[in-house]
Amino acid sequence: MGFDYCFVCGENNPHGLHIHFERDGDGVVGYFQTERHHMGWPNVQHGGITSSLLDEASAYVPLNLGLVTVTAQLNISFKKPIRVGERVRIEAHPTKVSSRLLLVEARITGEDGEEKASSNAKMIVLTKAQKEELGIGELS
Ligand SMILES: CCCCC/C=C\C/C=C\C/C=C\C/C=C\CCCC(=O)SCCNC(=O)CCNC(=O)[C@H](O)C(C)(C)COP(=O)(O)OP(=O)(O)OC[C@H]1O[C@@H](n2cnc3c(N)ncnc32)[C@H](O)[C@@H]1OP(=O)(O)O
Repeated sequence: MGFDYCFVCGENNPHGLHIHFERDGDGVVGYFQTERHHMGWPNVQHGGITSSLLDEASAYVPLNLGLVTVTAQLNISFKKPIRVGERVRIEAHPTKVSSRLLLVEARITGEDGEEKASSNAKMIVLTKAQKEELGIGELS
């Protein structure tokens, strides 16, 4: 079981969200359509799913730069409900990049451009030893 089982982006995870992120300059962008099984309150996407979308986009920013990180901190503002059936855009970009730490801003918008949620993440670049401990090899 490898990267293809990631809950958000893994192609082979039958319970996953199957989101594909593309490069967009030094940032990334992806899209997601909420379904009924992603609900918390009736017809509203669960906040944990919203958090996962922001977290994942924040992790793809360093991946885009060839850096493997984990999320150390994620501060989220939930601004508007995301309704079941809605297609949202998730985007993220770095605001600071160093050899050990990246600061990443991410946001989710609806089809009309309305901001649904935003976040600030602290992503820590893993050392070789930390990658080995987590069993993360070369990225394909
Ligand atoms: C678009 C194209 C891209 C191409 C893509 C290619 C391939 C794709 C392939 C695969 C993709 C697959 C999957 C995507 C993967 C993941 C997505 C989700 C990401 C996550 O969801 S990942 C899980 C949740 N995440 C954790 O499971 C972390 C648990 N945790 C730890 O593993 C340690 O805690 C660690 C390593 C974080 C730190 O440990 P450490 O010992 O190395 O750090 P150390 O003490 O040296 O601190 C160094 C500096 O970080 C600051 N710092 C540390 N910890 C902090 C904290 N918690 N809050 C705030 N600041 C913190 C210190 O304050 C200091 O800052 P300063 O230097 O400024 O003082």
